[in-house]
Amino acid sequence: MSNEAVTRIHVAGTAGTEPYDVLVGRQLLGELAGLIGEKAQRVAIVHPEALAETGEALRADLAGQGYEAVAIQVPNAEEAKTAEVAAYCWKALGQSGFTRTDAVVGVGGGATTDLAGFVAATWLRGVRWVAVPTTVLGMVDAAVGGKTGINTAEGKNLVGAFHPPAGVLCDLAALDSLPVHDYVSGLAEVIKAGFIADPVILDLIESDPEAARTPAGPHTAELIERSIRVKADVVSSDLKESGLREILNYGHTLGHAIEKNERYKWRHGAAVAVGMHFAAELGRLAGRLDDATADRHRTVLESVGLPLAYRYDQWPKLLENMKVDKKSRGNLLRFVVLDGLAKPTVLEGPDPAVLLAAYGEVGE
Ligand SMILES: NC(=O)c1ccc[n+]([C@@H]2O[C@H](COP(=O)([O-])OP(=O)(O)OC[C@H]3O[C@@H](n4cnc5c(N)ncnc54)[C@H](O)[C@@H]3O)[C@@H](O)[C@H]2O)c1
Ligand SMILES: O=C(O)C(=O)C[C@@H](O)[C@H](O)[C@H](O)COP(=O)(O)O
Ligand SMILES: [Zn+2]
Repeated sequence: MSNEAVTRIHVAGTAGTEPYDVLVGRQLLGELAGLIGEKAQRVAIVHPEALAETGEALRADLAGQGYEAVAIQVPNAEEAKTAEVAAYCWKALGQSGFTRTDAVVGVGGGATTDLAGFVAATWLRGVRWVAVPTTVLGMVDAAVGGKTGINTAEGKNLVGAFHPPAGVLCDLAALDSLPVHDYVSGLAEVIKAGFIADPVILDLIESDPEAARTPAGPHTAELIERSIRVKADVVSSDLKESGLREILNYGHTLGHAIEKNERYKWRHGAAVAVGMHFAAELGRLAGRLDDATADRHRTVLESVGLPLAYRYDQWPKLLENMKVDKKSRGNLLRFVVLDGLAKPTVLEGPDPAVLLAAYGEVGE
């Protein structure tokens, strides 16, 4: 796979939604107008502060093509995923006279595309949107699959909608300006895809972990494309998480609890890394996961600089936070664990003593 080629990964339409493609390559913005569609007269480009220039360049380009284009700047990172910022976007759409044939473009990391998709899902009960992810995490995970939403004080992503995009444009050149901390955070979801479905991803990272931390690494395009294929395959058969899609939540039960505990100041990928370490220990202690695969979580996550540990004294709060996880059913906690490499399964209602023992391996 070459960085120069454009790869097209298909996502099937399920549950009455339209199919779409995820494009990976460079200089893909020529594809944008086609995805916005012929019927749109107005386009809103939702972008974070960090991408003010990109947002304005896109707006000017679309205006030059005859659209009434507005740029909506939102805060960076999780500060954008709030009801207040969604309301600010709705106001901008209303003031621009947005109708059902108009379109939203989300340009940014996963926080921005989650918000932009949610705004598109809720405006007039649903308008077209296109995702232009600019982080590793956005490309391999957040922009694909139609989960859109915002956080509340009570928990992560508690308000949202399934609203697939009309297309996803992953321009690898965008990764060159990404701070290394954010680049590495995205590798947590790449590693997740490796453990739940495609172990070649783990082999590629382990072959040169230092190179995996930069967009200039020799396997960048392949790691991104393989991870997108894992996600595309899953959401193509289970958009609304009635079963299989839960495997994409590997590491997220504890991860989201940590994010809430940190008032969304931690990067999602960092929290998911700790959450996957916990899930591996839980799988091991529950008698599901072999030692070698459980230990591999520590080595591969650590090798790229992702965290493994969180504060031991926070366990009671984390346990409380996990109760509102979307996989919970009534009072039953449910965790994605592995029965072996690339064999994800769900562990329901584990013994509280086993949960605490697993956290004992993670807490510091
Ligand atoms: N919808 C889903 O299926 C799904 C899947 C995984 C994660 N998510 C969500 O994604 C979010 C995390 O996304 P993320 O890791 O991309 O973080 P992010 O969106 O918070 O972006 C990280 C930072 O990088 C900046 N940035 C983005 N692109 C840049 C670029 N090219 N150059 C310089 N700076 C840039 C952003 O403004 C932000 O400050 C979380 O809210 C998580 O819940 C959603
Ligand atoms: O797409 C999914 O499904 C996932 O679980 C992917 C996760 O990486 C992502 O963080 C997602 O937003 C979590 O969903 P949630 O339903 O647990 O909020
Ligand atoms: Zn995630």
